[in-house]
Amino acid sequence: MKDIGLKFFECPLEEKLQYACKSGSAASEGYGSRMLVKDDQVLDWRDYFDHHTLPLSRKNPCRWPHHPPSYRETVQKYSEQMKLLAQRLLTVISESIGLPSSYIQEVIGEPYQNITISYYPPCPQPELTLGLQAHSDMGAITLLIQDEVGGLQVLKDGQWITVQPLPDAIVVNLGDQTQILTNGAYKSVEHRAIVNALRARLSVATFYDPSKQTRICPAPELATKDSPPRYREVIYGDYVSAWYTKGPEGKRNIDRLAVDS
Ligand SMILES: O=C(O)CCC(=O)C(=O)O
Ligand SMILES: [Fe+2]
Repeated sequence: MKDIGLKFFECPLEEKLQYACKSGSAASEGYGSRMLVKDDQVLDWRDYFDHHTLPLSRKNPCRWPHHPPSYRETVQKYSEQMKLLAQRLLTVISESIGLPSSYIQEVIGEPYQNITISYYPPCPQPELTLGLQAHSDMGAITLLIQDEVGGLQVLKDGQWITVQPLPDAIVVNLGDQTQILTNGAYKSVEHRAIVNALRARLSVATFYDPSKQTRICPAPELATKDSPPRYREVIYGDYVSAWYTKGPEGKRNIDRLAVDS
């Protein structure tokens, strides 16, 4: 995936623009260069290509790059493997807190999977900007691979910690819906990407999310008298719309659903 991604981003701009995603529409498929659509926001120092891979009704490989020739098949195979891994991890998470093994997967129902390749060009003044602003992923679980350059940081105890790139490692980032479903037993991770002056960086994030109609609330088995629900119920599509309208600003979207907020 990293190889084909790099080959695409190294193409001339005119070629990349043939796959440009629709402007003005959040999370549309294709090549783009900003995460948010509002004009008054600081833009991320990032190019990306977003692929809609699941459910199959959303998948249209004609919209994916044609070069290198192995591009589409690679994305297809990777999508299948990442789906299996995400499901395995959600099973383990459910079991680890006493829920039936398929609990989270059943709530999510038919998964929505997007694969986003991010390319962060070298930045002459890296201290003035970010590759990707601080956020938590809005869905259930994200599986991320990165090249050896490094730049992903996670917020821990108020400090930004760089996730050292390891060859062949997959970084598991839990998303906000997993935090809600587990009533806070698992927390989504606040993260960002920094850039550097010398080297371009590439990462591939595979998001595994509910459909827009899905109702998400803390699992009733976990929200008891002694430990009441900590989050209000939300329809996932409403959560996504709010995220895109207001911006991520760290974890403010999930914080707004907290019962004591
Ligand atoms: O490039 C990275 O390491 C982070 C990407 C990311 O967080 C995202 O696409 O949501
Ligand atoms: Fe992210």
